[in-house]
Amino acid sequence: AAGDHEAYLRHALSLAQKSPPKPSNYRVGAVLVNAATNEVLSTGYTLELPGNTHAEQCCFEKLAQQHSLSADDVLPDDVALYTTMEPCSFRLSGNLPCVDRILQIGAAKIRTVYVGVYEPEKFVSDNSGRQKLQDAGIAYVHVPGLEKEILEVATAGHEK
Ligand SMILES: Nc1nc(=O)c(N)c(NC[C@H](O)[C@H](O)[C@H](O)COP(=O)(O)O)[nH]1
Ligand SMILES: [Zn+2]
Repeated sequence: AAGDHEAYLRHALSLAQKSPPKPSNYRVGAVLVNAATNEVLSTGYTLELPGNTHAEQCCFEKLAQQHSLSADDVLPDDVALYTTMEPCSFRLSGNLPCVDRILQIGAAKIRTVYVGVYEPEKFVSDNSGRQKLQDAGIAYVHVPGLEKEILEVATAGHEK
């Protein structure tokens, strides 16, 4: 139900607030949910794991670490990814974008991606993630209402 979507995004936003502010990225939170049971499978926030890690990336890596398997071996077949900011399609650092990580896991597992905001133009001006995910058969849903709060948290490390 729509109310649940906002609740999961608010959970993700509370995770984003744990991220150490940096001028070169956004503070993002993400939650992986078993859409059939509403069970939270994994959570993540930007820089949670060592290295220059993204929130979505941390969700997957934590899951894989817990089971010493790859995320796609562990996930059930009806997963929803909630992320406060849409998954990146390109990273200025050159690291693997999260859209590609989602595509590696595949549409048979991750059925829907729910995003709180689209990526602002600051670092990457034309995030192509939505198109790539939809082309792969993954539903992409913008959940409105939290934009202001999400962007305030996301850009806390940026010069004012
Ligand atoms: N969805 C999302 N989750 C994150 O956890 C995060 N930090 C970003 N940020 C997107 C932005 O485009 C990249 O942070 C910059 O392109 C710099 O790239 P790096 O992060 O240094 O690889 N986007
Ligand atoms: Zn990313």
